[in-house]
Amino acid sequence: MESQLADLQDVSNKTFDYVVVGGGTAGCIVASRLSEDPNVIVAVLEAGPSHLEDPVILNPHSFLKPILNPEYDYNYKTVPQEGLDGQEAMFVRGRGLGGTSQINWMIWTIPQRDEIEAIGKLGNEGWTWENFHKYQRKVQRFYPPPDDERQEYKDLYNSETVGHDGPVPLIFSRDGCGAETLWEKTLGTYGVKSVKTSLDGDIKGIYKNISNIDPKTRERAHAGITYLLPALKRPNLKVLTGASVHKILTEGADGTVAASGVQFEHGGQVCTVFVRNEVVVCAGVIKSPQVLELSAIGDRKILEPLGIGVKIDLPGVGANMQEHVVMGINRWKVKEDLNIVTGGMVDEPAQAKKWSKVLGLPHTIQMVVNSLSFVPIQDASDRAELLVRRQQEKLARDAGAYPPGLKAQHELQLQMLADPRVPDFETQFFPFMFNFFPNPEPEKPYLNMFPILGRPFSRGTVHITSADPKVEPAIDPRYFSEQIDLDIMVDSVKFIRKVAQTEPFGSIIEREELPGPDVQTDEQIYEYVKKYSGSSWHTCGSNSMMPRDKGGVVDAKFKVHGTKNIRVVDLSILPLQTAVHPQATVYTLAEMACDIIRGRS
Ligand SMILES: Cc1cc2nc3c(=O)[nH]c(=O)nc-3n(C[C@H](O)[C@H](O)[C@H](O)COP(=O)(O)OP(=O)(O)OC[C@H]3O[C@@H](n4cnc5c(N)ncnc54)[C@H](O)[C@@H]3O)c2cc1C
Repeated sequence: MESQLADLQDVSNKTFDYVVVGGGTAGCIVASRLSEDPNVIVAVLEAGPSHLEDPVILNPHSFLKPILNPEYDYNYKTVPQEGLDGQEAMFVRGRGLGGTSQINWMIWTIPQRDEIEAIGKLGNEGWTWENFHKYQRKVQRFYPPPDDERQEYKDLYNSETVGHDGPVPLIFSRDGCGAETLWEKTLGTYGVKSVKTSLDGDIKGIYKNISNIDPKTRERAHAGITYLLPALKRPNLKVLTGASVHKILTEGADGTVAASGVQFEHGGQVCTVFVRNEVVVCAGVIKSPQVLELSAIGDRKILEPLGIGVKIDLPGVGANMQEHVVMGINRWKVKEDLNIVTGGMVDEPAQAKKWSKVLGLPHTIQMVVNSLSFVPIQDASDRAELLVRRQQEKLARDAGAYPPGLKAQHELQLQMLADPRVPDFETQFFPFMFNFFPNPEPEKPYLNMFPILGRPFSRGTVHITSADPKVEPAIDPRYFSEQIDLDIMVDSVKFIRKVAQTEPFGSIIEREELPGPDVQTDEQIYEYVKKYSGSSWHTCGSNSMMPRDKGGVVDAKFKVHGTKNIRVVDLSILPLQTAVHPQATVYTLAEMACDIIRGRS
């Protein structure tokens, strides 16, 4: 595989029809689809290494290993967050062919149909549920569970509506720790029932996770493997790793700015590649705004003080950033001798083998995330109406001070918040520990539940602080800068706590470890949430797709406003956060973009 990658001389000073900046999740899809046409030549510049044959990446069960390891993770930090008591949050991002899909947790979730329609209502033609679903199906190669398990799963997918021929294999994550069914039954008593077809756009409820794992090899099927690898042998595709893009070289003025090439660094050498048709920026939510800003496309107020002469004054670049805040952590010590087997108990291969035997499993026990639920606040909080009303009043009062476009976004978010069909937060069931939280007693059973805020009202920024491309941009998500985000998180923690004390789940709990007995009053829970929250790394919006007068950066055809041939295709274009995990959305939007670029849409 490595031998199929390009050398510097294959790319430097050469001219390509398309230059793709970043070989991450979206970049691999763009490279693969554009190079299907043998009449065009495509170059990909990826800053990281390849990792295409790396077992740490390919083994789904080593999915926590790349985190904080600089070989795989950029390991950024946010600026100190007032909403988190002044703490900096860790900010994980993958590097390599496949980008963050190389190191993510392989959860495959599709947004609520209302969320996709809301993106259309912001002025983006093509963002209808039907169109989105059509492209999502193009990505999917859904494998029904094996015959002996099909009865258990028969109501959880619809063979007619899932895709069967796409590049990404999808399977149910079948192994559980033994406690998920109890959690599911208990949540059901609060109105959160099993979701029948989680890939069909109605996500309220609890469901067994679907993962992008190849059932034949049992390996992670990330974008580098599923899209890029089969295309690598094409003579019209050149993929250069270790190539960090500095900026796009442009000609012309606002309205007619045209890319003529891309400047990048490789092995300490600054080089240029030229482009005939288009530059497609796929460097992700942090680096795509950086590449635009270094190319003199961005907010005049940010660029001029750094000595960058502005080509397109586009204040939306690096603004409107939205993040799923995650609260780590609700944690319980589970009663022993119930055959509930959690991550810490099977960390050692010998232990994993032992437990597989005890439980009569045909394979070694595996611990991945396999139970998700998406919950509307109406099911979880007795002050849901009050929260909606307060936010409506705030919007009516302060709207004049909002940046362009934000009022329209908040109105759409409020409609969804008030709708009991549309979930507002997630509870993620973790049958294992993280190495960045203290593990109190090794080899004992612990369960964790993470609440994740679905559609934050807070908005953050990511901007360069220097004209030097080696200086990392300042990431400021401004967590909890809108009080309602904190209120929803607090209510979700209280909800999870209440469910955990309810039968039948309650009977397996020995004690609550976190937040713990000292955190009881509302005031204490608010403080706890601020201390223990952080990023779930689902960040979007920093190059939002919206009309220019609404503060948008790209139009509905993914083209940067004011340019003739520069597009952004990655999660940074999503103008409104959706409540689900975003990788499936990235695959979908990249497929949509490729058809537009190829004139097929
Ligand atoms: C730890 C973790 C777990 C996650 N788990 C899930 C999950 O289970 N399910 C889910 O749906 N989502 C998950 N996500 C989120 C999801 O994986 C990402 O949102 C998605 O992969 C982002 O895709 P992207 O194409 O926008 O960016 P990326 O995949 O990050 O791609 C950006 C690429 O650009 C490259 N690049 C950056 N700057 C430059 C430059 N200057 N020059 C050249 N190349 C550059 C990078 O190296 C990278 O390869 C997770 C994220 C993290 C961090």
